[in-house]
Amino acid sequence: MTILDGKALSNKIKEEVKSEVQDLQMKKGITPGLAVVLVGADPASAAYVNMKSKACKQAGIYSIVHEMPETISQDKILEILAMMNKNPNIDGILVQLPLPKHVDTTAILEAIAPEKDVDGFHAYNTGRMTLGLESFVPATPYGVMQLLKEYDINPEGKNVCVVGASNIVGKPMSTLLLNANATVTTCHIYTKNLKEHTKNADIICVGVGKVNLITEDMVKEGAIVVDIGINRLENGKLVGDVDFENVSKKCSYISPVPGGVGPMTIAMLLVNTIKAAKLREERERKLND
Ligand SMILES: Nc1nc(=O)c2c([nH]1)NC[C@@H]1CN(c3ccc(C(=O)N[C@@H](CCC(=O)O)C(=O)O)cc3)C=[N+]21
Repeated sequence: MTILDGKALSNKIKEEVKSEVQDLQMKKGITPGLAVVLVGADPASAAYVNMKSKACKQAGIYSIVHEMPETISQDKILEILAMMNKNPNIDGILVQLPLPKHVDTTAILEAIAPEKDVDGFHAYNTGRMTLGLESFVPATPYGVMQLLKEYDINPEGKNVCVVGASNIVGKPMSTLLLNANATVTTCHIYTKNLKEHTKNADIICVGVGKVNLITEDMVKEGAIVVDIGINRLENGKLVGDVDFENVSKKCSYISPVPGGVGPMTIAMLLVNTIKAAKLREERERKLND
């Protein structure tokens, strides 16, 4: 059994991003910039946002966090996004999810300029990604694809079971795997017999938020298991959706939590941010020609 070491790969990618940022500064005179919008005071969200800013700083990416109270109106958030869309120092905009209940998440995500949508959550980028066209790809499933690649795991022709069908993880995960020529089964809360599907899979990608959802009896011998779940136990310990101790004995590769997909998410956000900066520079150059 081999551990899919997302921590190690993310460090490698972050180093590459850092040197690319230096290159962009030297050769093109631009500094990539990321704006993060944080609404409310959820400690988990605040912690993620901190990790993102820290990673930006280490890579030489300019970042600002725009914090807003829980009670802020949807219109006010839209107003701030409109300003960020126009701000030439901001290449990427990320609205930390989840948003408070009174806010329409789709309306907010659709208000981000598609060329600054480094989360890849806008319908424009979702559509382009689905068509296999150049687009921003959501950082978590993008990170999973990079992690598989690093270990020479090619999903082509494999039976892949994606468990979870959220707009930010499961759906884009299934799309990327389908585009990589996998035979994809997407399972969700309405799935009748989950085990029937997971047991048949060469690769299982699970991101649901349920402790021990995937147990060893649900996994084929030698399968590859990617754990995208995040669960905080009462004792403060962070675990995924997979019963790691028992499942790891049965599979060929498994990603741990922590140290698996999580760090890859941050690394791919940085990759998307410098991509946005490069695209901006190209657009500006064309205009000046
Ligand atoms: N607009 C938006 N974009 C996101 O990408 C987004 C979001 N909203 N909302 C919340 C989720 C969650 N997310 C994670 C990022 C890093 C780790 C990560 O680095 N985890 C570490 C552990 C960190 C710890 O110890 O808490 C690990 O798994 O090793 C996890 C989860 C990004 N998200």
